[in-house]
Amino acid sequence: MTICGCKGIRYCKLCENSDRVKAVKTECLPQPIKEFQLFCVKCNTALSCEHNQNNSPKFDIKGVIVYPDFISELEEATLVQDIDRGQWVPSQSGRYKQDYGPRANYKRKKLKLGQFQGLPSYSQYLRDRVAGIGDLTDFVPVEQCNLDYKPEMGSCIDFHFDDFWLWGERLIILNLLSDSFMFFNYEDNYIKVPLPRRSLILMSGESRFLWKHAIAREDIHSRRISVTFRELSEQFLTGDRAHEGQKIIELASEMSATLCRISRTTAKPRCVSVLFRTPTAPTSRHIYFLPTSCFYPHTEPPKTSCTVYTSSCPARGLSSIPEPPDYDVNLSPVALKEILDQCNIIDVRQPEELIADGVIPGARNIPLGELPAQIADIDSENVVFICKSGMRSLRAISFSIQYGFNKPRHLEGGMMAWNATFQNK
Ligand SMILES: O=C(O)CCC(=O)C(=O)O
Ligand SMILES: [Fe+2]
Repeated sequence: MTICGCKGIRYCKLCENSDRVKAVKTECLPQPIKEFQLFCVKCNTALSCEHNQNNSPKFDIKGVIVYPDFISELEEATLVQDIDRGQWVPSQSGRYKQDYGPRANYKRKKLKLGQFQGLPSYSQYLRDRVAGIGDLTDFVPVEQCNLDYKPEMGSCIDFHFDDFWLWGERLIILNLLSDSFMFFNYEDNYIKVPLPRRSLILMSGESRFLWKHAIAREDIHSRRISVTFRELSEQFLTGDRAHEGQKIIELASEMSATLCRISRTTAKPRCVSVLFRTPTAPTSRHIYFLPTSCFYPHTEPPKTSCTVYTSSCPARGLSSIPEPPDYDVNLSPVALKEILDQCNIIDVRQPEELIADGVIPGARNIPLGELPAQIADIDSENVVFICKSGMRSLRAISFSIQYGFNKPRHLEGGMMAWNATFQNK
C-alpha cells in the first residue's frame, strides 16, 4: 500500500506500479506528448517570431499573457516560507495541495461556505499587485490554490479545463521555485508556454475556454509551487446566484490572519513591525520595509486591519525579516578555521562568485535564492552560512531558524574577511 492522493487513472511515482494503475489499460493513461509549438512570452504568440523559429506553426493561442519577474527573489523566499507554514495535503498525480476557497460539489452544483475563513493574509500584496495590472482591476479572487510539484513524486496535472460553472473567465497562476511550462491542447494541437520562475501567467479567452491546460511530468525538474487565483463566474457575480457570490466575496476578503498589533520600529525608521495571529502560526511578527512611495511616514499606521495596511503599501520591494536571533551568530575567520571540520558549511553565493573569490574547503554551494527549495536536504545542526560580506548569510540564518535549524551561525564579514585574514599567509 502506498500513501498518495491518486485515484482512478491518475498516478505518481509512488503508485505507478500498483495493481490499481496496472489494471488501467495503457492506452487510457496519459502519455508524454513530444510534438508541440513553443510560445514566445515576449511576442505573446506561438507562431514564428524573431525569438522563436517554430517549425511549420499551425495554430496560435489567444488569451495568454506571461508577466516575467512578477515578484522579486526575496519576495519569493518569504512567500514560500509563509506557504510552507500551512499544511500540504496529498492530491492527485503526485501533487500536494493547499486550498483556500469555498468547498464545491461540482456535480451537484452546491457550495459549502462553513469552513471558508478567507484567503491567506500573506498573499494580500500579490492580489493587490494583480489588481494593479490594467485589465485586472476588477479581478476579485475568491480562491487561492497552492500546488506543490516534486520530480521525485512524478508530480503533474493532466490536460483539463478548470470548472466553468463556478470559476470565471480569468485564471491567474504564479510560478515559484523553478522554471516550467504550461502545456495547452486543442484537438491535435499542442503548445507549450514557458513559465519562468517568479513569473505570473494570465489565462483568459480562448486559452481558458477552448484549450485544455496541463503541467507535464517531464517539465518538473526540481520543486515547483504554483499559486492559482480564481474569480467567480458571471452567474455568481450578476446572475441568479449573485447573493451567494456576494457572500463568498465577503468571506474571501476576511483575512484568515488576525492583525494583533502594528507599530513603528524606533530602531529602523523605514520599517513597521506587524504582529499577526494565524491558524498555522499563533503569533508571527514581520518587520516590513516600507517602500519610499508608501504613505508612511506621513500618517499613522492603521491599527485595525491588515488589508488596509497591505493594500495601502505598494508591495514592490516589500519583504519581511524575522526577529533577530538571541545567541551570537558571528564567527570570525580565525574562530571558524579552528572548528572547520565540525561545521556544516553552506555557501549562499552565486556559483560565479566562488570562482572569483575562492571557497572554504568542504563548503556546499546553495545560492540564497535556492535555499527555500533545498533547505529540507540540509542537516540542521552546526550550520555555518558563508557569503561575500556577511549580509546574505545573515538572511540565510533568519530563514533557516524559521525552519527549525539549531543555532545556525555565519562567517562575519564573509569571504572578504576570510581572504583578508588568510590570503598570502
Ligand atoms: O500548477 C499549475 O500551474 C496549474 C494548476 C491547474 O491547472 C489547476 O489547479 O487547475
Ligand atoms: Fe487548471
